[in-house]
Amino acid sequence: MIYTVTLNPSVDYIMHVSSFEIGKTNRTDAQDMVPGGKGINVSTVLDRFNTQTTLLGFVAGFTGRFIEEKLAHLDTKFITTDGATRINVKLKTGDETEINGQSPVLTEQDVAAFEEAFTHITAEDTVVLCGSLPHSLPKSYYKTLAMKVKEKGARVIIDTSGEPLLHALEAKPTLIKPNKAELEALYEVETSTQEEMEALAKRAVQDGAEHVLVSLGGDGAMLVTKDATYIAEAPKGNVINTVGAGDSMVAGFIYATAQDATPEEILRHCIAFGSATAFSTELATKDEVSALLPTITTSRKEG
Ligand SMILES: Nc1ncnc2c1ncn2[C@@H]1O[C@H](COP(=O)(O)OP(=O)(O)OP(=O)(O)O)[C@@H](O)[C@H]1O
Ligand SMILES: O=P(O)(O)OC[C@@]1(O)O[C@H](CO)[C@@H](O)[C@@H]1O
Repeated sequence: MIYTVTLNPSVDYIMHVSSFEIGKTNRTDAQDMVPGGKGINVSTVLDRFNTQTTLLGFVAGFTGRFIEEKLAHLDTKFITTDGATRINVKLKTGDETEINGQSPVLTEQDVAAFEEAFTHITAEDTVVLCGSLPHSLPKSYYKTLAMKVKEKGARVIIDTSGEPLLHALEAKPTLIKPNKAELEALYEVETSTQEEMEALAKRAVQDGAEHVLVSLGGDGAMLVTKDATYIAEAPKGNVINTVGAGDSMVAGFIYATAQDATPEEILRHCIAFGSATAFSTELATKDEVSALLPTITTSRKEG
């Protein structure tokens, strides 16, 4: 079983505004509302590849009900809390600007109800811990959850940033997926070359991650393991909406590893999943990924 955890889900309010001016009344050309949050996006993409997941996390209020309604086709086991799930604004003005809201406050009872699901994890399972932490939880909370998963002998994948990621590395996750800025922030180092970035990714491998997938937006991605570094460029295309591109890569990793793919094949899938999302109005579909896969090549560097 694959579990995705979204502790801080969202309704993503995507607003297309062709002429935007700060300090003025602006009007949209088009808008859309979709369930958001990184774990939810991973599950949505995997569902399109006939890969079943169970979705864990918290929902609240009218926005929480919207998320549950829209995800009725998936196996959601969210805990309902007081307050309202946040609305994250994704402003498309030619540039992409995001304003992400805050989580409702979680009580000890909410957290205990959520953690009950972790007692059912078995060694065959994969647990994907994604996104920001609600403020009411400690920065070490992903590490706490990751340790519970590892105690069961299951795999844990972590896509978060900053202090929560630093703590979580101690649980020796199968995969972390920082983007360039997140990897630099993790070690408080700026990089200006591919070699410097690779060195930081190797440091994350030494610190406990089995695979470090560094996503580089339009420049592609780098996959670093203890044995080698794999690099691939992203395909060129018309970028429409990159929200969830990183989450789609995580879905690509899970999908490819389930087929016992080589690291090169895994990276090709990660890029195809990510770029297919970047090139469409919403998350990647199977057809979009299949069209991109043959266009992606990888290179390998030892050590
Ligand atoms: N401009 C682009 N052109 C082609 N592919 C892109 C572009 N932007 C993103 N991608 C694809 O999506 C992947 C992930 O992108 P990115 O590094 O922006 O992730 P991220 O910062 O985690 O995104 P998010 O948090 O919005 O999910 C890239 O590795 C690439 O495959
Ligand atoms: O605020 P967080 O939890 O870091 O990120 C939340 C979020 O930006 O991530 C997804 C895209 O990756 C969106 O669906 C969602 O709005």
